[in-house]
Amino acid sequence: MSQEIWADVLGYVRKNISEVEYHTWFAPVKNLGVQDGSLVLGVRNSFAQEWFRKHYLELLEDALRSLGAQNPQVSFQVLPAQQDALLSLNDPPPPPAVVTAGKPAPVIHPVSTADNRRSLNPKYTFENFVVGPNNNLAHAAALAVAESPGKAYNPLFIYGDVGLGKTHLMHAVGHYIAERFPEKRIEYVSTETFTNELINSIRDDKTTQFRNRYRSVDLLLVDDIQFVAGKERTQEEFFHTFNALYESHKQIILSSDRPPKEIQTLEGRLRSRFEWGLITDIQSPEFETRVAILKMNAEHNRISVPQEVLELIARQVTSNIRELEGALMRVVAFASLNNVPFSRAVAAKALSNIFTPQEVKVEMMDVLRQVASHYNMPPEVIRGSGRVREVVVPRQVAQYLIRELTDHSLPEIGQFFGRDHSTVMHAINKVSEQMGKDADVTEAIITLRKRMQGTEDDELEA
Ligand SMILES: Nc1ncnc2c1ncn2[C@@H]1O[C@H](COP(=O)(O)OP(=O)(O)OP(=O)(O)O)[C@@H](O)[C@H]1O
Repeated sequence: MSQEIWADVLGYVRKNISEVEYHTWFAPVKNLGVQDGSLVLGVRNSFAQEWFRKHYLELLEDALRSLGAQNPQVSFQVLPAQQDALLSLNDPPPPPAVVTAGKPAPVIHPVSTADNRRSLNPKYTFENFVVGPNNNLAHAAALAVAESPGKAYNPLFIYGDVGLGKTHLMHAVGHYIAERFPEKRIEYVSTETFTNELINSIRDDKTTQFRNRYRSVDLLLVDDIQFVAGKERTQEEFFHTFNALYESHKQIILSSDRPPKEIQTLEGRLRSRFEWGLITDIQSPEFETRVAILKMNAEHNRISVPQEVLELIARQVTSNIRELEGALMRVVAFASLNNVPFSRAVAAKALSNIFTPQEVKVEMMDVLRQVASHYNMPPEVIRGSGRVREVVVPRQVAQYLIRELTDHSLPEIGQFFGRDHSTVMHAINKVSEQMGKDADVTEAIITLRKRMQGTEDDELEA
């Protein structure tokens, strides 16, 4: 994960200094990780060390601050000569990085050794794809295509909003086919690249090479096909590429942010071809799927993050998986740069620049669980029909807090407890009356409210 922190720091630095300075000073730096909250950077010699201390320390601290470090610390170590030599031979400067907002700049992914998957991201495999109700149809279709390319559905058209896994699924098919049929030619291209290459080939009088290249592949993956809209020459060229591949039973997979019929100014003959195979969509993931994706991500990066922290993040970011992963990265960076353990409070703090505390979403079941653990009794008992005081008080407290911390209406809360809304209203009035008078109830409400708003830990307040 410290690689990601470093990538973000470099992204920040690069925006604030000239390209020449960046390449002279920052490209050769080796990230040695985060130790005791300090980012340790390996530099070539003591001159560079001095130079960094004098000229770039503040900039680096600002970069860390932008990632949430409250007391940013950077230290430098002179690399042993051999490591330095190895570094310059083997380690190209890390890719320009990617800070939080919006769609990140394209990251240069490590090149796979297998020749036929040069353009595939090694992370985007079926094993790394979490299947949920939002994407199970697209996943099943992609798997069917991977198993019988050119036969199952051709073309496969996957559409959905930004950052929901369309590219990931396309690449997964590519990896699967590459593994089983190493001789097959696989080409992944964004519509933008396809268009640019076409323009260049026309300019350089190399259209024949361009055509041969795209018409001789076994699997063609084209991302963001909605961008062909309005580009007549690209549509024309793509039409012929499509026909050539289709007729020779080569598989085509297309992704788009909308279904073919909603792509404006798309020629009818292309639209109908896009509809020949199977059109499938990916929706925003549900809460459970989001938590599972975060869990897989944390495991992938070999970091252990408590379930409740994953749940808090999953509640904050609901629609875009790229942002979901970015939020996890932010929490991890924040915890390691401030040298504190992962907790709900730390996570809420790390995300507070992006989400104001009021936006911390709490669900009915969370409140019930927290109340149950406070009173040391099972949640089902609180929701059950028992009428003894030991159960009635926690039930009223839970109903009061749900009303305060969630957007649910009285009838919805009533339904959750198997009661009607007037019972809930009575519970809320009762607790309101007891606030400030009954010490136990007051203490319970204050403690639980703090815990659920993510402010119970004051380890970062000092
Ligand atoms: N179901 C999933 N399981 C695990 N990771 C996922 C899943 N869906 C998406 N991701 C991850 O989310 C990130 C964004 O996915 P991807 O780039 O495939 O989205 P996209 O739909 O192609 O977005 P865009 O429209 O911006 O191109 C990637 O890092 C990807 O690995």
